[in-house]
Amino acid sequence: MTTPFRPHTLLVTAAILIRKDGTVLLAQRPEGKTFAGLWEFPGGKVEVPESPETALVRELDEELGITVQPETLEPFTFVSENCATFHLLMILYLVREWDNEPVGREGQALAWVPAAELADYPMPKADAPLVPRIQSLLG
Ligand SMILES: Nc1nc2c([nH]c(=O)n2[C@H]2C[C@H](O)[C@@H](COP(=O)(O)OP(=O)(O)OP(=O)(O)O)O2)c(=O)[nH]1
Ligand SMILES: [Mg+2]
Repeated sequence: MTTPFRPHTLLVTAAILIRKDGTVLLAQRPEGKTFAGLWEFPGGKVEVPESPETALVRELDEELGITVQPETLEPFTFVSENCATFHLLMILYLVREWDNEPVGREGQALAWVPAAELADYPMPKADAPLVPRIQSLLG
């Protein structure tokens, strides 16, 4: 008898960076990573022994070169999605304050996108429910 395949749950944190003009930051996943070429919210895996907030502050520095104070992270929502080889649990925070101008420190393209245009950017399937939620948040 074969054991049913049970993917492990991968805990990921990601940020919806909102600029004062109401645009939102998307990053294009680099070649060689899962979902390469698709647009995502910057962030990454929570590593032991990090908290989700500590992990997100670290990822935003590594990926974008920005500093964010953990207490300014605003919990927004989460997605829970089966991604074949793993089960993704991604928690999302709104981020409205940071220092520096974000740059793609891993060579990834960045785009500041008006909420109404988010659907024009192909994203991993887990992100689909986020688009209408962000649009209703930002009007
Ligand atoms: N950051 C982020 N990851 C997403 C999104 N949507 C989505 O399915 N994912 C998946 C892709 C990856 O399997 C996982 C996050 O991994 P990641 O590649 O960002 O992790 P990481 O920054 O720690 O990078 P690495 O250590 O693997 O190089 O979550 C999203 O909007 N943002
Ligand atoms: Mg990442």
